[in-house]
Amino acid sequence: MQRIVPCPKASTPLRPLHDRDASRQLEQRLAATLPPHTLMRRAGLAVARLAMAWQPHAQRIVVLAGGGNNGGDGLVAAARLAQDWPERDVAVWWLGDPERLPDDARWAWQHARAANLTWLQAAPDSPPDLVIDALLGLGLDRPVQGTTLAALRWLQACPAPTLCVDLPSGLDPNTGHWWADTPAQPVAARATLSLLTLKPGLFTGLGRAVAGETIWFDDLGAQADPTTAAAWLVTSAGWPDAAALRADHASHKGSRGDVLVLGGALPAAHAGVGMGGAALLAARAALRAGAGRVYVALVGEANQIPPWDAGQPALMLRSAAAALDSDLPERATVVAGCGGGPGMATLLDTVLARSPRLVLDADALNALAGRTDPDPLAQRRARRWWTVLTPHPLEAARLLRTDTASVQRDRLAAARTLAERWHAVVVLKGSGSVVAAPGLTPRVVASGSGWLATAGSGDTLAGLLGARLSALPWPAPPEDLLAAVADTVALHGTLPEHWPHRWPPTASDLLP
Ligand SMILES: NC(=O)C1=CN([C@@H]2O[C@H](COP(=O)(O)OP(=O)(O)OC[C@H]3O[C@@H](n4cnc5c(N)ncnc54)[C@H](OP(=O)(O)O)[C@@H]3O)[C@@H](O)[C@H]2O)[C@@H](O)CC1
Ligand SMILES: Nc1ncnc2c1ncn2[C@@H]1O[C@H](COP(=O)(O)OP(=O)(O)O)[C@@H](O)[C@H]1O
Repeated sequence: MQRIVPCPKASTPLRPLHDRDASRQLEQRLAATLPPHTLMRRAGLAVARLAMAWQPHAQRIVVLAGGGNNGGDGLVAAARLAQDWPERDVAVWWLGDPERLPDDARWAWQHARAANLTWLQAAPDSPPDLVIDALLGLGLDRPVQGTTLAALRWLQACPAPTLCVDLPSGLDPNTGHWWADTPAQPVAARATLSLLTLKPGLFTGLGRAVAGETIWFDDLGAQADPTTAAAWLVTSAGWPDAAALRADHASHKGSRGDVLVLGGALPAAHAGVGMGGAALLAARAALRAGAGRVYVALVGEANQIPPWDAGQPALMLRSAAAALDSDLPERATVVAGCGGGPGMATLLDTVLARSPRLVLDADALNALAGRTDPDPLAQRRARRWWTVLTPHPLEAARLLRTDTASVQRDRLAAARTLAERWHAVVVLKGSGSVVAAPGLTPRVVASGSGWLATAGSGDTLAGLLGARLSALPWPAPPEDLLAAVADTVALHGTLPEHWPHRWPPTASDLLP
């Protein structure tokens, strides 16, 4: 059994994520070679052990079990807890129908009936010390209904610590969609033990909100085939390597890569609304991450450009017009859009045509979404130039001509479609950012938390990506570009972890 999140320091950087079909195929293949009920026996044992390791003092334990094999895992765990810890009071609230049980679950039910368990017909009168959630798992693919929904409502509102078996009940294994008409966020502490495979839905969409702070994984002794993975989970970041930069005695600022941040509309250029801070946040992040020289091109007239950034005087400020009148668009990695406002629409063509390394964020994405020509990035693809798009769900919806709910409903599919549509590496931001590139298996980033839900944290990410691309050897195979982008998103997700105060960080706290 391994902890997946919070990610241990020496963790495997990439893990395969298998969806419902791939998990079921693996289960069937194994079941054909193992003695009957082996996987369920192992699953129940793993759940019982983790339950007692996590809540060793729990006296009253309630196992909420559904009528499928997820419930079967719960019943085996209940019997095991009663056997190994006979002084505990283990009760089962089972919603199954003896006439309609799958084979494994029938065996588990019979096994549990022979154990020293209390059988409940309804929710317990008072909250127990621990709940084991084995109501719904891999089988859920439609809205939860009937008595199962009533039980799920109780579970979501129950103040007892809860260990979820395989998946939190109500969560879609493939997408992280929440299938129930009840709040997704539980009121109590939670942990989830994923069995046999790790599922993508645990890490994106509502997965992290529902699964609890800790996600564990037990492969039940099986090795899932990585070629059938729906995505790869990125659990740690390997960049920047500050020690390697220090040891690079032969380097100079010109060898470290240049970044040009193009954005930050000044109030006079944008109807009195200033967004210069967005460009400065991106530029500061790029500089902090090791870019040799960072230029900031603000959207406004030359006489409106501030002479310097007092917080980071090493940044070189100029107007967008001055920057475009130089060789910076060709020479530097261009990060376009951060706070750029509607003015980005007129600047977009220039960077698309001139900048081989390009990150498009915020207003540059809105400008792209507003284009009516069929394929504005086709030429870039033909030249094998790098384009990275970093939409949040609303920007992604604009690029896909759909709505935010549809994007969030299946984030992996949305990111894959965007990557194919725009011939670009796409970072679909939000909880469980998805990084996709045409023809490659996408990556889901495990780092990140609600502390990133603050204005400007996306600008910081755009700047980090600029620095990363400027440090990447050119040309690079598409796999390397995808890996570098995902690694940078993973790094961004870890930034709040270093924040020591009791109040949450602001975007400028992340990279001062
Ligand atoms: N494959 C693996 O990796 C391994 C799988 N294992 C375990 O098996 C689990 C998968 O078991 P599964 O296939 O039996 O599905 P499961 O989640 O119990 O759901 C079916 C039950 O839920 C019910 N139900 C469904 N939807 C509903 C709704 N909307 N609203 C209400 N009810 C609904 C459905 O009712 P029915 O549709 O029959 O009326 C049926 O009773 C998996 O998560 C893991 O724990 C491990 O033991 C070994 C490795
Ligand atoms: N709840 C969350 N969990 C994980 N990451 C988050 C969460 N909320 C925001 N983020 C991350 O913070 C960043 C926000 O980006 P964005 O919405 O573009 O902000 P802004 O435009 O203000 O800079 C993205 O990288 C996103 O993935």
